[in-house]
Amino acid sequence: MASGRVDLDGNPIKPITICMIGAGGFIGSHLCEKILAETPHKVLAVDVYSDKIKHLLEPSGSGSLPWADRIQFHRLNIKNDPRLEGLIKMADLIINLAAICTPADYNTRPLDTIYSNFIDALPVVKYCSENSKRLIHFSTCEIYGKTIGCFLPKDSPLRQDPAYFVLKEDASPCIFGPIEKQRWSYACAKQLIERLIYAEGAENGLEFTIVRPFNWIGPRMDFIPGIDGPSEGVPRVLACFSNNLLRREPLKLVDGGQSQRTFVYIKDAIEAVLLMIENPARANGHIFNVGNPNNEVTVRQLAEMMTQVYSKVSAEPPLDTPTIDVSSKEFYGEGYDDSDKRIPDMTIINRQLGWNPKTSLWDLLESTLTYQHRTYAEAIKKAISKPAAN
Ligand SMILES: NC(=O)c1ccc[n+]([C@@H]2O[C@H](COP(=O)([O-])OP(=O)(O)OC[C@H]3O[C@@H](n4cnc5c(N)ncnc54)[C@H](O)[C@@H]3O)[C@@H](O)[C@H]2O)c1
Ligand SMILES: O=c1ccn([C@@H]2O[C@H](COP(=O)(O)OP(=O)(O)O[C@H]3OC[C@@H](O)[C@H](O)[C@H]3O)[C@@H](O)[C@H]2O)c(=O)[nH]1
Repeated sequence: MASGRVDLDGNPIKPITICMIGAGGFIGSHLCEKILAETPHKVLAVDVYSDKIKHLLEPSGSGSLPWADRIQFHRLNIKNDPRLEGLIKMADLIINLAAICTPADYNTRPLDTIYSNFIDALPVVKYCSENSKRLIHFSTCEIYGKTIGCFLPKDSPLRQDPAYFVLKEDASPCIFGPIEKQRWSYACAKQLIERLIYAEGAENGLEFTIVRPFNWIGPRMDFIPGIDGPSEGVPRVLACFSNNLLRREPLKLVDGGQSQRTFVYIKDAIEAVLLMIENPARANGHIFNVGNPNNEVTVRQLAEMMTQVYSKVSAEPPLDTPTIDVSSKEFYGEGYDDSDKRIPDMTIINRQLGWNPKTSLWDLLESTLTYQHRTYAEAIKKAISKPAAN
């Protein structure tokens, strides 16, 4: 497994220690799994939660896990814990995933959103710069905001021209709505931390890579309200729609479900991150879009496809009315706004790392919804039957 591994230029890969902040989240859990199963690297996993990586920390039966000596979990909040700097000093590479990153929070908890995505990330950047540590920082495709094309007249033929909607790391502008549309608090905070990291690179020689994920989805994403998260919580769309399907409720389409997204399978995206980890000479100083331009759908089409796939994996027929429309004000509250369309340009990641996504939207939904059904269907049935029994 570990021996004989080489990078993209044929050089042997040396084992390193990675301090992964936010390791207990959706992306972190998949990245930990991949690193432990397929590489010789060590992980200092930092998070306030560990539920999603419990299977990597504790053996389910007797005996120990094969990677037991290569992962340590440090339960800490990077907001206010003096241990952070020491952990960064112990590592060769720091990966920062920690963030508030669910749209329902951006307009309702803008202060927490800005603090989490900018202020709390500052010491991480500072300690990396001061200690000459390499940093891979997770930003977002939301940095791009809206497309130029969406400001053209509805019937303009230029709307079909990729120059008006394909998002390029080194050329596209960042277009956010007005301040009262607090949705953009997240994108704006992420933009400023990107600029700070870039400036640390330019002025102080920080070795950095910035990742802009375009809607990575798969098992363990967010939570199912009332089962492993708050009943009133609003997760990202995959978990919202999964929750509706599991409870046999119509899927809620915000403002008609006209926004478009490209979805990439988490396992494909993690391959890209591993290439960045193990090919520093090719990844340093770059900002990478990581998405799947071939998996574009409107949110309405996503709802229809998830309904079909879920019916297949659960063997339950779809509802007669599988979707309902809801206004964004009703669903998210005041200050919500939306990205209209998100197609990643793949030139830079292709050129630097030769990475391409593989999994179709149908296939990734099939494996993800199989997981959702297996993980939650029984718990939902129990939760639904409880009030009736009381
Ligand atoms: N999933 C996506 O498609 C996507 C898209 C764009 C950007 N991103 C970015 O990728 C990163 C990871 O996203 P994710 O989907 O895994 O989200 P997630 O919410 O599942 O994971 C984030 C993790 O960070 C931890 N965390 C937050 N604040 C912390 C703090 N102060 N101290 C310690 N731990 C803290 C959380 O507990 C959580 O486990 C985020 O920066 C997010 O903005 C993700
Ligand atoms: O139940 C729902 C949930 C969501 N939606 C819509 O589905 C679309 C996607 O919503 P998501 O919750 O997945 O979040 P978005 O794609 O808007 O933003 C995400 O993008 C990248 C990351 O930085 C973050 O994880 C998040 O900001 C939006 O248009 C939203 O309005 C619904 O129509 N119904």
